[in-house]
Amino acid sequence: MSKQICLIEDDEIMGETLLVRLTLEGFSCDWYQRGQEALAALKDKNYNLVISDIRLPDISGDTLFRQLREAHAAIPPFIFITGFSDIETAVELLKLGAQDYLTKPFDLDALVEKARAILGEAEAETGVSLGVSPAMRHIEAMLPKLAAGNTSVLITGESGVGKERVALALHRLAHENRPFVAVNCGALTETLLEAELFGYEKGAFTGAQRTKKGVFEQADGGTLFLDEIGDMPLSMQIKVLRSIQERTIVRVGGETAIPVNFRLICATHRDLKAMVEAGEFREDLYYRVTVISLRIPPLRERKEDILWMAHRFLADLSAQHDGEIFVLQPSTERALLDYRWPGNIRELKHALERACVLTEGRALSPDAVFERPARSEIAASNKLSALDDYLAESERKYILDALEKHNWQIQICAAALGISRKNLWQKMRRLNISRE
Ligand SMILES: Nc1ncnc2c1ncn2[C@@H]1O[C@H](COP(=O)(O)OP(=O)(O)OP(=O)(O)O)[C@@H](O)[C@H]1O
Repeated sequence: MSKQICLIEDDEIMGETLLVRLTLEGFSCDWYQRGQEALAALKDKNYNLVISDIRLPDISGDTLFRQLREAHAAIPPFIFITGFSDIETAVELLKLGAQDYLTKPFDLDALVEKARAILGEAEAETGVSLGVSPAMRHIEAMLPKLAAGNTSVLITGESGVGKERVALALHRLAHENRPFVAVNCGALTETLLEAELFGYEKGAFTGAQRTKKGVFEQADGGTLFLDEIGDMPLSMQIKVLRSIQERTIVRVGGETAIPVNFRLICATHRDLKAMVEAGEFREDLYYRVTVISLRIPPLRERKEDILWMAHRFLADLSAQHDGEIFVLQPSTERALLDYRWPGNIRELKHALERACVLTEGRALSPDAVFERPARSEIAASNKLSALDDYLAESERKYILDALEKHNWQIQICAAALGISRKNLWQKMRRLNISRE
């Protein structure tokens, strides 16, 4: 059954836009324009999430929230929509237990991401949660099909994009209670790698005081994850190929062929095809391991996942910090979206972990998240041509002047500029315009 959302918004255009979008996203949504009506409905119906404006014609969103809290022990999670002047109220509401807030003008995608993150929607579909971007949803949708077979899978992508995470998700779908054994082929010397992969018999070499099973044997019945397979020396590649083909291994110093049975998942950040052409990777092994190939795009190519992921990490971090609820300032959200994330999800996770430890308040500022200001990075990475630069700056200035002139009233300003509200919001976001 779809999740039930209670939407409280008095503005016709905004309410209707949100209703249409949330319904399109598959939520079941009831829209109320007055606080009292919503309060009555909330007492009667079990909603999974409330999205509420703070300013309403009768009782305000915060009064509604406080009344509900006083009357009920358990209330649904709340996301508040606030104008710039209500941010303090929104922060107060977070202290009282509201889940999150968004300041106008906001991006509809951001709201949907927040809603999905809070409702744990992505997990509901496949039991794993890799992201909300079309690319990651596509991968998620493929996993159950891949889990049903026993084909080798190669996962490619830059460092930190979540390759091991995807491997683990596939493993869980296929063999929930069987072993998942991972080995990083790039981290070991050739001799150590051989012992790690195939194990050894007692006395095989100095220091081999007892027989040890290698990862091929340890993964029996489950999944063997060969990470950074592109870094495996050529001499080892032939031994690995033989084991995969024959489904047997011989321990170092041993003679007996031991049968092994596992699903093979490999990962690499390198271009294996180019390595084959350069003679650095065996062609026969290449075809063996790339029966199915999944490319995980870098985070900068799936920006929808940035805030979704950030909110998940913040929820975990909040739980680790005695329930202190961390949120992102609107300017921090923008900075996260603008940054290129060369270290991908790992970098995002570490940046937020550091920010939660070092920050004074609960609303994380851009400076808390980025060690150095993100702006210079953005400028360096997105270097525009001189003409583009000039046009963007002129457009920015023109829109800023119009906003000032119309007292930041989006609807009036959009009408004066001859564009839609949505278009104006998009431009404001692209050109980094906010009232702060
Ligand atoms: N969907 C996700 N949800 C939450 N955390 C994630 C997700 N994907 C990745 N991470 C986290 O990001 C970090 C990097 O993920 P992972 O190790 O899977 O990346 P990788 O591509 O295998 O990296 P490397 O190439 O460096 O081995 C880990 O801390 C992991 O827990």
